[in-house]
Amino acid sequence: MTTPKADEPKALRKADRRLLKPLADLQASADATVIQELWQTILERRASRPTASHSARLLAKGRTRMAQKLGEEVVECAIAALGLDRRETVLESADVIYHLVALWVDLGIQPQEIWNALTQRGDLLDGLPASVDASHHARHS
Ligand SMILES: N=c1c2ncn([C@@H]3O[C@H](COP(=O)(O)OP(=O)(O)OP(=O)(O)O)[C@@H](O)[C@H]3O)c2ncn1[C@@H]1O[C@H](COP(=O)(O)O)[C@@H](O)[C@H]1O
Repeated sequence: MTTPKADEPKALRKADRRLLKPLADLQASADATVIQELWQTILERRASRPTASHSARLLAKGRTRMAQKLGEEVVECAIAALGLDRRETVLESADVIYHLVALWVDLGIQPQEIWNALTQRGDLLDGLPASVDASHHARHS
């Protein structure tokens, strides 16, 4: 991962601008609505258990198998990323998110709890001196 230059900690770096550019062409919303709706759909599938539902079958396998599946998808995503396969990384990322959201449903976790955790983390970092901020990023990158 490239380290942001010291004089532009918050500015959009060139690589990030390149990443964001294709978003203008996408149909899906660029906010968390798609994840919220996925969570809601999986929750409904758990209750109604349609035979054709992948989610209903996944949840029926139990938490251990679900956690295992999430781990497998994460590894597949990492392998795609290391192979610089951009398209495969996108597809595997979607699989990771799907299996992660299914696990939230199983554990009774609402997406809002994750958004809160992420927001609080950001607020925390905003309040830290730049040197502490940089060491945090170094530890987590
Ligand atoms: N977003 C997803 C989604 N992402 C991934 N997957 C499934 O997860 C699978 C990826 O894992 P695998 O290939 O290992 O699947 P598998 O062959 O079932 O593997 P095993 O569990 O048998 O090991 C894909 O083949 C998909 O079937 C998904 N299945 C459903 N959704 C969405 O979930 C919602 C509810 O779908 P249903 O529950 O199918 O009605 C809908 O909005 C769907 O679009």
